[in-house]
Amino acid sequence: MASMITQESCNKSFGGYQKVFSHYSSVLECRMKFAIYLPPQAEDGKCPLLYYLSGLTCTEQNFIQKAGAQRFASQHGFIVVAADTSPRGCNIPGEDEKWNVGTGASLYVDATQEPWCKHYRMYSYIVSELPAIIEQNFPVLPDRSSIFGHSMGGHGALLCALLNPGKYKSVSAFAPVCNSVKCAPFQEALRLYLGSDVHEQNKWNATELAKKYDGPPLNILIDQGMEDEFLQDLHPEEFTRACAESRISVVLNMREGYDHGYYFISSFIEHHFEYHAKFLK
Ligand SMILES: N[C@@H](CCC(=O)N[C@@H](CS)C(=O)NCC(=O)O)C(=O)O
Repeated sequence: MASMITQESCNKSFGGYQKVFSHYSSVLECRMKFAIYLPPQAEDGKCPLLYYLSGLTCTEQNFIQKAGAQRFASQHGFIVVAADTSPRGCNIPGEDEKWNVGTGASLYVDATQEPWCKHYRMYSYIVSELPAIIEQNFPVLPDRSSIFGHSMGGHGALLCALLNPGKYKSVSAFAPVCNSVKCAPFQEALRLYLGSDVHEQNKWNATELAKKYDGPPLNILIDQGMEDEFLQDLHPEEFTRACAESRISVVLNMREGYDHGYYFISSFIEHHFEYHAKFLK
C-alpha cells in the first residue's frame, strides 16, 4: 500500500527544491518528518540518491540549514534525503529528559527492550520503510543510493552499509561514533534499548561489524576534526584497523583545527559529494 506523505515546506534552492514532508511510519508507530532536496535534474529524469543521518539532538532541519549541501546536490544532480534522528512523541517515560536518550537519540538501532522496542526501530525505518517511501514518491534511480552521516548519524550510516552488503554504493561520515559501546554518551541509551549484554550491544557496533564484514568491496570515507570535543568517544583509528582486517577500503582524513559541529561539516561537504559521485554516476 502506498503511504501518504504530506508536504510541510518547499523552498527553491540552487535551481532545485528543498522540501520537508511528514508521514505516518508504521515501523516506528508515530508521525515522522524527512527533508528531501530535489535537484533541477529531477524535473527531467531519475537521479541518484544520497541519504544523510544526523547526530544527537538533531531533527531533519540541522543538515539542510547548516551543511550547505544544496549547491553540491544541484551540481551533481543528486536527490538528498535527510532523515530525523528518532521517533517523536511516543509517550515513553523519560523520552524527553536527556539529550542522549530517547527523542533525538535513537542510535539508529532496533531496540529490543521494553518500553523502547515498540517505537525505537530507526534502523529498520532507515534501511526499509524510508527507502520504500522515497522510491514510491520521487524520481530516484533504483540501485543508485549511498549514505552518509555525522557523529551518531555517521555511526548509523556505517551500520546501514555494513549490515546490508551491496545496498549502498558508498558510505561516508563526519566524525562518526566508530565503536558504539566505548562512546560514553551512548552507554545509557544502549543499555535501555538493547539491555546490558555487550554481545547484544556489539551487534550495532561499527568496529565489530567491520571485523566480520564479508560482502562485496565497500568504500568508506571519514573526515574527523582534530579539535573535536567528542574525539575521545569516537575511535576512528580503531575502526580503520578493523577495516584493514576485512576487504574494506577506508580513507580517514584527520583535519587539523576543526571541531565537531557544522562549521566542520560545511567545510568538507563538497569533498563528500565528490567522493559519492565516483560511485553513484
Ligand atoms: N550536549 C550537546 C551536544 C549535542 C551535539 O553536539 N549534537 C551534534 C551532533 S553529536 C549536533 O549536530 N548538534 C546540532 C547542530 O550543531 O546543529 C547539546 O545538546 O548541546
